[in-house]
Amino acid sequence: MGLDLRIGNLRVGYGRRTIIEGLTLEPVRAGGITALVGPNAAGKSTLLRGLAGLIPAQGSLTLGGHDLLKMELAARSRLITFMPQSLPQRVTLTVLDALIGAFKASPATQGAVTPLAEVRRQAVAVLERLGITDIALSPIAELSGGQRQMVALGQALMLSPQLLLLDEPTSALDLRHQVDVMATLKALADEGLNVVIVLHDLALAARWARHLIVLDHGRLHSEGAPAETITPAMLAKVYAISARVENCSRGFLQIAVDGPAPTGGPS
Ligand SMILES: Nc1ncnc2c1ncn2[C@@H]1O[C@H](COP(=O)(O)OP(=O)(O)OP(=O)(O)O)[C@@H](O)[C@H]1O
Repeated sequence: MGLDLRIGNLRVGYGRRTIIEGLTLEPVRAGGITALVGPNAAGKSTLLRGLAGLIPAQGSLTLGGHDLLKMELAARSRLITFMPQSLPQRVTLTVLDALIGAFKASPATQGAVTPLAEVRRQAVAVLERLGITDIALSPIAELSGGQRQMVALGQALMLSPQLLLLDEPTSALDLRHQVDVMATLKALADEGLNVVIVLHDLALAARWARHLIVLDHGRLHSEGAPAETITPAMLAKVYAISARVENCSRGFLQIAVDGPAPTGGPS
């Protein structure tokens, strides 16, 4: 069920500037949410762009045994969908048309003839899954930031990928919509989708992800289950904060930040 992603000795960068260097991970398994975390400028978005094929990568990169680095962009786009941080522009398209447009414009669907009625049916199903049918006919220009983020997620879901890469999909959402989106992604993962999400909210990552990858300065700091990776030592080293990590009564991790980590100068 689902395709596992394997990353070995991966380098991703911009021209000669290397951002991700020598990254080797445990197999990123389908069927659960993997959260990619780390401080600002750690290289999280760069890694997702490299995985999606939007910028060059070198090393070893396979999805379900397919060598992604040897694949044409169109073939790779049929397997992988990337939702960037940037939200849909303030265009005059309605939400429904924006979802249909995302399907038609993708390299993944070029050359295929899918009847418009079928694409429309799919778009309505995605809107229902995300609980946003009420804004189906609203112009995107009139939506709030959070609503536009839901539309961006809907556009990504239109392409039915094997690997879904999401760059901070909950950053503009209120608490209820965060839960709804994470629950929807968890349900998709349970159906066999491989879901990799960049998240800044470590409590959200701990609650919903099966596996965490902690990046620091373009390198792997640690990976594993949330309870193994979110520790005071990791928070001090990677985020430079002093924090306590506790279990709430429901068994979920809670992070209480006390302040900046002591700099540890000479005593
Ligand atoms: N288009 C680009 N060209 C050159 N360097 C870039 C480009 N985009 C990002 N970088 C650099 O790559 C490094 C990692 O940036 P990236 O956006 O991947 O980090 P991030 O972990 O996603 O950060 P954030 O949490 O702030 O979104 C940064 O030093 C940044 O300046």
